Amino acid sequence: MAKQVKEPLKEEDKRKLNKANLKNLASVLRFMLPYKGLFILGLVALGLSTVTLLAFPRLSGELLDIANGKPTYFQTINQAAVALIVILLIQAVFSFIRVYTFAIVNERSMGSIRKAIYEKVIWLPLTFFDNRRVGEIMSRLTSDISTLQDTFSTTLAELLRQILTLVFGTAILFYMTPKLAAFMLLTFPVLVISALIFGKFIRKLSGKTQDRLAAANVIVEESLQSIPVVKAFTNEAFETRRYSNAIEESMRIAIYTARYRGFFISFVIFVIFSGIVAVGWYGASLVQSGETTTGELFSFVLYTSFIGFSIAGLGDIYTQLQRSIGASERVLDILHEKEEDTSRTTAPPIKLYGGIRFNNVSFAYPTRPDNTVLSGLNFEIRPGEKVALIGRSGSGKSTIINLLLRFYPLSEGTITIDGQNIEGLNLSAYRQNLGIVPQEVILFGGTIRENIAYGKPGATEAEVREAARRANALEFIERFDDKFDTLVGERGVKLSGGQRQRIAIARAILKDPAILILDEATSSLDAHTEALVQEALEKLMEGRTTIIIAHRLSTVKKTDRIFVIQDGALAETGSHTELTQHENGIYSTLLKLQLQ
Ligand SMILES: Nc1ncnc2c1ncn2[C@@H]1O[C@H](COP(=O)(O)OP(=O)(O)OP(=O)(O)O)[C@@H](O)[C@H]1O
Repeated sequence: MAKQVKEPLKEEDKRKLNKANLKNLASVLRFMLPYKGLFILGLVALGLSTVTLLAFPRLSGELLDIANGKPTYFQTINQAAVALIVILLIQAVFSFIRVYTFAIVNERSMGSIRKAIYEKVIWLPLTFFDNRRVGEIMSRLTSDISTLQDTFSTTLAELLRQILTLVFGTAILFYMTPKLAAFMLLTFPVLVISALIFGKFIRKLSGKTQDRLAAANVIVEESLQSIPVVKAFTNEAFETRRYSNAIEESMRIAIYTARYRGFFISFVIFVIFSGIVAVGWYGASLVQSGETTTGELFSFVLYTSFIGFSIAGLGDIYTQLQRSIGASERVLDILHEKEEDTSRTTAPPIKLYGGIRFNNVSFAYPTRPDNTVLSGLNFEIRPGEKVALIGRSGSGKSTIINLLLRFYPLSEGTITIDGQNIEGLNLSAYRQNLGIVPQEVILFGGTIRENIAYGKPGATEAEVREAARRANALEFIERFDDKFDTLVGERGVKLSGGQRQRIAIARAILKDPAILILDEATSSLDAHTEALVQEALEKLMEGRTTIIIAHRLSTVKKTDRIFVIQDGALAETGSHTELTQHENGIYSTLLKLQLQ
């Protein structure tokens, strides 16, 4: 917790500790329910260790009183010292139980939240990801959970400990030295509250300085990241001026803040110590008049410092609670997201043959509802047919694939496969029938074997090997020292583009889908690798309905039909030979401009 409380709370993290917000925090607490027994044990240990420790100041005072010949509970110094050690030992045992049980509860429940969020997120539809950056989701899983973890492991325990110290400590003071306690109660709270208010004002000012500094840092980041642009426009002097203005401003605010900070620090030192002098003066006069013993005065000072630390700690706890309410809100937002309807239910496999029909399909992405990408698109692909999608960049080719994969709901129209509306089919069972070889193949950071088997989890060694062979990948895999156990590196960086493509083909072969989607790579490979990849792809396409987003003439020529997409609709269809006969047709034009 210590590292967290030092940072000022960001404006967006500030939350009121009202009923609704605390309810949010409590509903995250439900992840702790399975461990409530342990948690209660921890709480009891915490309570006992706090209360036990509260005997410490009194017994320390007792030491002095015995020395002065005014014992209350014990006769000798030795007895009192032994009692003190026993108290400390008991306290140590309770503390251990508290820390250990809280850690177990905390780690387990936070682990459950992490797993729940990840499981939730991975099942969410693509629309969710269109609206959020990956970094944002990552921070839900990392920093927000850490904040909650801090709260549940430390803050709640601290809160309880400090409240107990405050209540019991004050009660003991009033029982032991009522006059002195009353005198202190009249002075200290006033001092503490005024220091708190002043402190808040100073923190606000420091926050402003930080903001200014952050703004100045943005200038550094922006300009250094686009250094070629700065130089090309000869704007070095301009950027220097911009940065120096920003720094001047942050310096001005920092110095302005320093004036108040200086005043604050001297105020706190003066006022707090004056308070101590006042109480000390009154305490000493009580000792002088024989109303209080030296030991009681000593105990009083110790109790007061315990209570003082508790009050000071409450401010940090408040900040941390605000922070964790923000975190719990964001975590709950994700946990309450609507999932894809049928995705998680298990359903018997569906066997499709791959006769695809788009009936009057219109579509706009949910994030940009005004931008109609497809409007009234109609086409039919027979089972086993190979079709190339051609069109200018942004014409909607990938969108057609996205809709076929049911990544987004249609705005209008239907897509049927073998006569069945795809929206009526169980999502997972349906997607089992589709295989995709993407343009940019990104592998997972495991072994080659794991990456191929991704197409069919649980595939046998022989199946993986056969898929690799048919994908023309076996030859290069065998050349690696570790063969199928070769690690591909994060995102597959240790393999070349052509090798990654063949792994992706092997993966698709293993999946054995009825419908195959190929997003042809735009980057070209060397002639030999290209031939190997092409050959593997042809084997993969055999007997499957294939839709290719094609970028090469050689690929397009081999397909049965070409669909030219323009303005979200089908502009031309036909084979390469048919379409090239229209001299001024869209295909002929594209052919001249793009494909060759
Ligand atoms: N996730 C998305 N959210 C919002 N709009 C999108 C999204 N993906 C694509 N679009 C928009 O939909 C239109 C069609 O894009 P699409 O990716 O289907 O084109 P494309 O023909 O595949 O292009 P390219 O050949 O450049 O890949 C574009 O105007 C694009 O800006």
